[in-house]
Amino acid sequence: MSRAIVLRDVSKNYGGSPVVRRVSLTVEPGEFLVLLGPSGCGKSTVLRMIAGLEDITDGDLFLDGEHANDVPPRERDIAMVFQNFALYPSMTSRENIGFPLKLRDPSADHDPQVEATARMLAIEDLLDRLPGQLSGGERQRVAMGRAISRRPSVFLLDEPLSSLDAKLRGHLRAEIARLTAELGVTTVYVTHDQSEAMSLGDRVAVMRDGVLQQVSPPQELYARPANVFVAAFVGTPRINLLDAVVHAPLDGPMSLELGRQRLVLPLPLSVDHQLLRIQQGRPIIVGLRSEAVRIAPPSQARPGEASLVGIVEHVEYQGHEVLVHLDTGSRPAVVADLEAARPRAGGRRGSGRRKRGLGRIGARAAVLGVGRIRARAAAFGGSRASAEGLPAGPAAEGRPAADPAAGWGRSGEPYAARERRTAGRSDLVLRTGPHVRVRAGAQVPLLVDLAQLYVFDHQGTRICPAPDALPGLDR
Ligand SMILES: Nc1ncnc2c1ncn2[C@@H]1O[C@H](COP(=O)(O)OP(=O)(O)OP(=O)(O)O)[C@@H](O)[C@H]1O
Repeated sequence: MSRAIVLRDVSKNYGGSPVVRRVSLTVEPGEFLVLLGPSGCGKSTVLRMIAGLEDITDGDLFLDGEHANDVPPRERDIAMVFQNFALYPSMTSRENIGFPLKLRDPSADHDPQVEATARMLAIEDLLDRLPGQLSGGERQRVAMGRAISRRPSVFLLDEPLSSLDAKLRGHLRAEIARLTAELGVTTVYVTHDQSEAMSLGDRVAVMRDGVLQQVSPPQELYARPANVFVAAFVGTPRINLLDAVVHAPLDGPMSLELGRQRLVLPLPLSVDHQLLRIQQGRPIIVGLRSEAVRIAPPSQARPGEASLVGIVEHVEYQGHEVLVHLDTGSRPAVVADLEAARPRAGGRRGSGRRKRGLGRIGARAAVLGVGRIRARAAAFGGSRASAEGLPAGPAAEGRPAADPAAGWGRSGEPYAARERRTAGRSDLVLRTGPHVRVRAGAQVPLLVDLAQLYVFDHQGTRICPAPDALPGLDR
């Protein structure tokens, strides 16, 4: 049996500080829902409130339609597995897995059920070993066995794989997917790892700073992120996010100004692109996934593609594909909470409580030398490069300038001054086939597929493609 879980406007405060803010969420019976977000955003707290291990400060929890805020944990028929799930060290795997069954009925023979559970997890050979004789992955499997042996109706997993190495993680990930599907049990899985979330979840709920940002199937999360935070949190390599300004003259083509270059929007303007006109002069963020840009001259442009040029900074061969890091003279947008949220290369995160904040950006920052900036600006046809970097000065053409010292705050916050990442010169990463031959330092022509253009407004909300709910929009 599996159960429905409903959270309605659920909040949690610790000592007066809110850590979960009015979360409303429905998990259908048998569904696999992943809670995804950076360290410290409140994912585990939500899970612990469902399990009954934390009181709910405000709002309601329903299990199968019944109000459950005050139902004691042991009466919820919920099993939970943590990152470092403790097994009883003096009990064999068989005894550990059978322990919850024994608690329920001390006199019955639980061996058949323990062995059936062990078969599901392929750990029959480990049943007579003590935890000290098991590897980390084997221990975690026994821990899962202990959690599922009594066939709970809800399975809660809190980063169960994060202490394991990458290969084992991938393997156990597939096993968890198979196991929960086989059991048909409602599962809520917490992780900060977007690839884990995207590969496991029927739906993924993205949280930031205690607030639910979006709940969608993985494909939709990737294709139609509700805001710039979600766009940047899902997908590898991370979406390219560039500060931009809409340029919409009455007598010429509409374009998006990206530093010293412009993306000219193709005519006839699509409905989504027409709607950008109202952003004229306002700072926006342009989002381009790495697959939206290719290396090719303007003569090869397909309908809907716009040209840019870039200088190759770095080429990353990945076997089946190549990531080309480019400097296009634009300004990467900084999204608060993201830098600490997703280690870019293989790093393991520590406790969110220790690692929150944007301090690392400042620590990494290094300002480009003015001479080098001038040289680069010249490559893009610019002549007025300043120590600020490469962006064009829109104010010089009578338009309000994007605040060069500003970053993008949490949704609802205005355009707030933040530390700016300046360490890397590359502002755009594109993904291409393994046979491309480009060298660092070369200037290359680029074509951008504007059907894959994302635009986010000054509060980080996606405005292109326009939200489906836009009233009166004939799409
Ligand atoms: N018992 C507690 N007392 C006070 N503050 C707490 C307590 N438990 C959690 N917090 C705080 O609540 C916030 C959310 O914590 P939570 O563990 O839910 O985040 P998380 O998204 O699961 O992060 P992580 O992945 O790092 O565990 C954090 O700022 C944390 O410091």
